[in-house]
Amino acid sequence: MTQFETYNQTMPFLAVRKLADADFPTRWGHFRILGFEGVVANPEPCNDVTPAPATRIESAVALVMGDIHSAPPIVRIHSQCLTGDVFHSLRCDCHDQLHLALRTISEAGSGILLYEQQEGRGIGLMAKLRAYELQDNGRDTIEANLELGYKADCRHFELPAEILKLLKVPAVRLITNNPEKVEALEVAGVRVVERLSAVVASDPNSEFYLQTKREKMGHLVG
Ligand SMILES: Nc1nc2c(ncn2[C@@H]2O[C@H](COP(=O)(O)OP(=O)(O)OP(=O)(O)O)[C@@H](O)[C@H]2O)c(=O)[nH]1
Ligand SMILES: [Zn+2]
Repeated sequence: MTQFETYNQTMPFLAVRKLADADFPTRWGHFRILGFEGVVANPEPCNDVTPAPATRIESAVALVMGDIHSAPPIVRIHSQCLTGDVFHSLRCDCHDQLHLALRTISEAGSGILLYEQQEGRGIGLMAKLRAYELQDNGRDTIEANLELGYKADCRHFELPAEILKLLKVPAVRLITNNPEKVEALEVAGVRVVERLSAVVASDPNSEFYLQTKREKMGHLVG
């Protein structure tokens, strides 16, 4: 059974609201930058030591370019990766994927980049750095998460789905290699009419990371 078949929507949002909407010029062209906040009811705990609170507030940013309503727009759901997105780490493919998405939207003249603050697949920055240490000693990304007491992947994708609904976008062309994102949107009622590959040039430093995604997480990475 693949992750695509097993995705569960377990964390209903009590409320999602737009907090900000501003002009946003970038080297890829002109966007609007929107800030969103969602309140999750009964969030699942991500590790076996910290109990989950009754509710949790999550936030995400949307970069919106052009006309997103006359046809299903290109959409990228990007999970925060400080090390890749900001510092151009070669341990993962996040930086190149972020740029691929922005370039693709720019070339199309329209689209949405949803940037979710789910650092380290939701385990947080400090735990991700500790996971790096374990990977330096031979563990893969999943083994490292589990050894630290976390789930292999603590993310869920309800917030981006709810943001798309707020933006009145019922169908999308999604840039991803992760079938779970496709399934999550479909479960939440946003149709994925096309999946666009997010495969980027590989680097020797990220080979093991990509191999784990392909072999253990079902990602469509070549
Ligand atoms: N726990 C952990 N998270 C990592 C590590 N390297 C990158 N990440 C996080 O992984 C997330 C990106 O997930 P990926 O599995 O690379 O890709 P994806 O978003 O599921 O799928 P795509 O849409 O195809 O990019 C970001 O939140 C990164 O911070 C790592 O070594 N350990
Ligand atoms: Zn990364």
